Amino acid sequence: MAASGLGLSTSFLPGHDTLLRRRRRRPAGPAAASFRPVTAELGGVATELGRNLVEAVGVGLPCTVMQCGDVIYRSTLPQNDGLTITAPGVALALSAVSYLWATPGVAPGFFDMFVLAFAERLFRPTFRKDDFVLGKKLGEGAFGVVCKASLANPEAAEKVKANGVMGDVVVKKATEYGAVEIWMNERVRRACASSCADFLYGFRESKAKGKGAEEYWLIWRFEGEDTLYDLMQSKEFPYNVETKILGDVQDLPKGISRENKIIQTVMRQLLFALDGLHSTGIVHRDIKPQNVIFSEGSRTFKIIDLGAAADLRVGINYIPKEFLLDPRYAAPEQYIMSTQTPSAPSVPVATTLSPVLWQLNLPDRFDIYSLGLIFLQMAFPSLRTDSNLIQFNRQLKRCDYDLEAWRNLVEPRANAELRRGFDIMDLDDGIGWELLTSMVRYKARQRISAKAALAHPYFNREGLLGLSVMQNVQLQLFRATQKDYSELARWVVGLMAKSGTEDAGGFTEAQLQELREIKPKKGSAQRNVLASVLRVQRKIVKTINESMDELASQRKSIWWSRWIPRE
Ligand SMILES: Nc1ncnc2c1ncn2[C@@H]1O[C@H](COP(=O)(O)OP(=O)(O)OP(=O)(O)O)[C@@H](O)[C@H]1O
Repeated sequence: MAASGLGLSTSFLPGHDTLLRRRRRRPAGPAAASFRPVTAELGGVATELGRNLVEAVGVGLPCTVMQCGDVIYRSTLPQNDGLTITAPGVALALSAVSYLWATPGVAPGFFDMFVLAFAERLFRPTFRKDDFVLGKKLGEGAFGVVCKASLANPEAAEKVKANGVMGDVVVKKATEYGAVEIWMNERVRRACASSCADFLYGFRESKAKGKGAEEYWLIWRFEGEDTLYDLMQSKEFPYNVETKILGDVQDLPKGISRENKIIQTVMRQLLFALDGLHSTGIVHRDIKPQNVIFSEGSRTFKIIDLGAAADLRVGINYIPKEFLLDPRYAAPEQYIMSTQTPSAPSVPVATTLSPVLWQLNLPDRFDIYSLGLIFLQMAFPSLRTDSNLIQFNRQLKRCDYDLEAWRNLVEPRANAELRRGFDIMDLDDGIGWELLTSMVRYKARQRISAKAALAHPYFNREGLLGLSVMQNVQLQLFRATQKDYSELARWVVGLMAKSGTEDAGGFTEAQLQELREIKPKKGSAQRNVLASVLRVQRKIVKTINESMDELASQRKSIWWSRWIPRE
């Protein structure tokens, strides 16, 4: 047989004989038809033997089928190591990584949620109601009651000790809002434990059916007796804080310089705590002296009461509840997110879009405004009472939230207390006043972030005079970044608009609106570019808002509360 004649020449290929035998048995069909052109090429060798030979060649002659030349040629080329690095590839990978790590942090968020949270569950000790003996009531709000508690048995004491906590604890029995607070506290414990009071455990109380609403129990270390509010109510403030923070009294005469140093330390600690929260995508939304506790153990101020907080990574508690906001300390925008993104998107969408939404709205600046008011209260004793703070808020509103304008209004007729406040702020060439005014501003976008505030020269020991050339450059850069670039964008668009029609002296606002609607027109390139830019901008905002609304309108369960353990 012809094929057997080829057996020798093709047998160097592994498995080739087997293939050949299979080919020989193959019935004529569509596949066989595909060999016919090859048959024709052989120039009329149409005998059975010839066809068999050609069929065998189709299968068997390796260089015809496999293009050995190619193989040999390629084998002479340098070996490919598998991964080819190109400039666009690197740029793309870098942008993806930066997006995933940008605040509030999609990638670390996933890791936290799906790895750390579960791992923690496996190793942390759990508690039950019976482990605690409730004692003195520390506070009571619309959402629950807070008590100091001791441990009921040695086992419970051991478990608490395993968490590094000795002595008493604080127990909060909360309504359904407790679920949010447990979530936030657990997130904080994993991401920035030192920002808030040490959280030990949270669980849902198991209740017999029909015995009222479910209750959540939250357990913290008892950090200390005093909140910043309690300390500020004393006539001794800020000296009563000095001993607490530093352990001993500074060797300095009493006066504004010394007071400024103490206030600086408190501000640094609070900004540090806020920066921790914001870096992990959490906005507190209820920053006030009552929610700042002094931790005797670490000698620092820590934040408490995360019941109104929002987790922007996954959209938890994203819908702002007005009644949760304390009007005395709330920023003028009231809502941390713009009203254009009114409610929480689904988790995957919230997670994917969170860096974009964060940059669009800068929700962290809500807390910065509240902290700015605390800064003001620490420097100006007369603003420490509720009634005076409310009056200040009214005055500031009348001044369009411009602190400079407020100063011009009250300074000429300032009493000694108010004057002293301005003197503290004016130390070191007014660097404190500059930081304060960059925190208390009407527009969230113009307010400084916690991280930038920590790098502000106010916290430099020598003040402005002690700044090196580089630090001065940094300060100028900082001041430049404080500008409102939305104004700049508007100015650029305005300029484009104005240059649109030279003879008519630019477009009017009505014409601009028209431009947003119109279709491109022949022969007016500049006008069409402007129209396209405006249309694309409008389309992006519209698409984001629509997708948000659509997703938000679907019923959202508090899916994550399933992870909160039952008692
Ligand atoms: N970890 C803690 N250590 C010591 N005291 C604490 C701790 N947590 C809370 N407290 C005290 O309990 C009080 C109430 O706590 P918290 O603000 O969390 O409760 P709340 O029900 O939200 O109260 P409110 O509605 O008044 O804000 C605080 O003012 C503080 O005095």
